[in-house]
Amino acid sequence: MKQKLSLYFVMGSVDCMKDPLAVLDEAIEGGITMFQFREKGKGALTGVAKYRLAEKLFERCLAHNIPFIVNDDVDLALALQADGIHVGQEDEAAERVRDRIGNKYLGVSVHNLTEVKKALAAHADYVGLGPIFPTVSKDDAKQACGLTMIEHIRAHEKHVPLVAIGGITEQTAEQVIKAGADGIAVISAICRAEHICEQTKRLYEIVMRTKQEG
Ligand SMILES: Nc1nc(C(F)(F)F)ncc1COP(=O)(O)OP(=O)(O)O
Ligand SMILES: [Mg+2]
Repeated sequence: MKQKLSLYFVMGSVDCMKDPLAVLDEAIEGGITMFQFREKGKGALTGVAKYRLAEKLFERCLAHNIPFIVNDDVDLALALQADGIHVGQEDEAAERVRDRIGNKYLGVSVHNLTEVKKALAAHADYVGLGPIFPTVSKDDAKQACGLTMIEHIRAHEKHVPLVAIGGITEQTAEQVIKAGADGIAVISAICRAEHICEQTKRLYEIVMRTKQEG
């Protein structure tokens, strides 16, 4: 799990400046290790259009053996036979989601140590901690918790697979891993890059080098 969390690309059509399939193809070429389909916000696709895009993105991930995770929508995850689902504190309760999805990956958003312990009690496979820094990708994001929350959680839960999210860039990725995250989750750092493949490669190299340094 920890290896898969290294460079976790989160995306929906709303985040893309061009065809989401082209964006994902370039990000896969650049070395992402996990993908989350997060179709929400102003102008997000719904219904059949959302399903069709998810299907095509999933095909790309399958072809490259990259875990495909669906955000929020458990029904969609089950209908697609996705590799997993990611839910937040306001989504369907993690315990209930675990019952519905069997042994697929279950990710839970957390903002503090209490929520980490609750997620582990619900048999989550990983936690997504954030926003670490202010984010442009989530209009109802909570206050940024900073690197100290990563350090605090890691000090109390040494082994929990933890990916950090929220405003993480090429400039801050190293300190996020050094603080104790097993990986970084990014939306705009990849979606808004001039050259998506090259940007992804740089993020990948920073994360893997910093993880190896221990
Ligand atoms: N989508 C997410 N992915 C992660 C990841 F694990 F990838 F780091 N962490 C946190 C979130 C936030 O999840 P949530 O709080 O439900 O808000 P939203 O549904 O708007 O994303
Ligand atoms: Mg959610």
